Amino acid sequence: MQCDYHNRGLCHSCTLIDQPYALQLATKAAGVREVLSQAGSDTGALQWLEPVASAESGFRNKAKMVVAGSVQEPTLGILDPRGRGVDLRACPLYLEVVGQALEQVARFSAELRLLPYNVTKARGELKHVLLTVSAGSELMLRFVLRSQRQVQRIRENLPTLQAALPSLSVVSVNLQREHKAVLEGPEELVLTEQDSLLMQVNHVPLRLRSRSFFQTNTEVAAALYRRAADWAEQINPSRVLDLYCGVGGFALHMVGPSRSVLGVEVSAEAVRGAREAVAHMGLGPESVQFHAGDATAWQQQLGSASSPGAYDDGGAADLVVVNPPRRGLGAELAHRLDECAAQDLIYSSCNARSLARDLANMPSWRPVEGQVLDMFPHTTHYEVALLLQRG
Ligand SMILES: C[S@@+](CC[C@H](N)C(=O)[O-])C[C@H]1O[C@@H](n2cnc3c(N)ncnc32)[C@H](O)[C@@H]1O
Repeated sequence: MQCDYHNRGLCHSCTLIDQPYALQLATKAAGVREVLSQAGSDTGALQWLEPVASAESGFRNKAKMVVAGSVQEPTLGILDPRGRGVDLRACPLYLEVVGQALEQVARFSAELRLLPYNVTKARGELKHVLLTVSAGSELMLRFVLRSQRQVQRIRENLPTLQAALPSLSVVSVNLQREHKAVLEGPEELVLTEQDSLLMQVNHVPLRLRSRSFFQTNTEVAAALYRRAADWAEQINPSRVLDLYCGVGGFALHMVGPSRSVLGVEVSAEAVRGAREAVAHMGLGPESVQFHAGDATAWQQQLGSASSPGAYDDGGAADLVVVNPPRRGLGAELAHRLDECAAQDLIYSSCNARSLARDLANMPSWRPVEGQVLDMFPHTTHYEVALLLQRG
């Protein structure tokens, strides 16, 4: 991929961009294998499947832009080491529609004279612009503001922006009142009638609300869910427990006849989206359910080999899927998984180091098949999916 911002030294985010893509992919896959084996994981029986490649450009479904510059000419991108804005609205990682939308958002911001937030002076209103695009090119836009002062003006002028961007379905304002380096705050005001974006992935109509997690690369996420669904088909479990389920990507790909699937996720907003997808798919509670809660606190649902009576209908899950944040599962949940009644486990991770730590706390599980999926080309990041069985 050629990137003008990189070539001009304006952006250094894509640290591997100068390597041929095939080499990036092979190096990442080798790196994951090495971390797992160096950490002492029992990888003797592990068969690695071909890594999943991504498109080299136009693959990112979300843009998280820092707003800087002036009222008349806002920059949407990053800050340089001196705190000045670097405009990256034509970044080739994004789908073309994202670049076009950012262009219109910058124009809208200038017309409304929204003052970009200045980190050094702690002055201004507009901090970030967050944009997500669905596979059908529908857009969800979030303005991150310091206060409520400009909300009414944005609301009143929204028709102008919607006229320029007909695919703009969801618009919200997030309030990040504090002067600290975090992307968004806890308050979200939705300005449009529609409050969620339809993210069709394979045959599953996922519903994404403003603050719910969604995998960055829709095409590779589709491959990840297909991989997990293929494993589930081979196992043919009666009960699946999907911990850290987000808006239900894994769970909803595993629904099947004579099977009950339960998803657990801490974000109530994501669970709401998952339940909407269930309704949209015409599925009943006997088939799939979602609960808002902490994954570790839900560990009782796993049952144990000696007393497997903890799942909703009196039996334990026989397949567990986990897809935790970068920090991993932690010792408590890993120990519980080690002792539970399930015979199969799928672990999808974006961090081989925390994965290796968790595996060390689950000595009764043995990885048997694995795949590296390149969610993040040109960077050192990746996703790795493992199928584990009892050792
Ligand atoms: C890597 S994302 C995976 C989401 C989902 N599996 C997917 O494919 O989109 C991790 C998810 O874990 C959720 N999460 C974080 N901490 C949690 C916790 N303690 N208990 C349950 N879910 C949690 C996050 O909100 C996020 O949705």
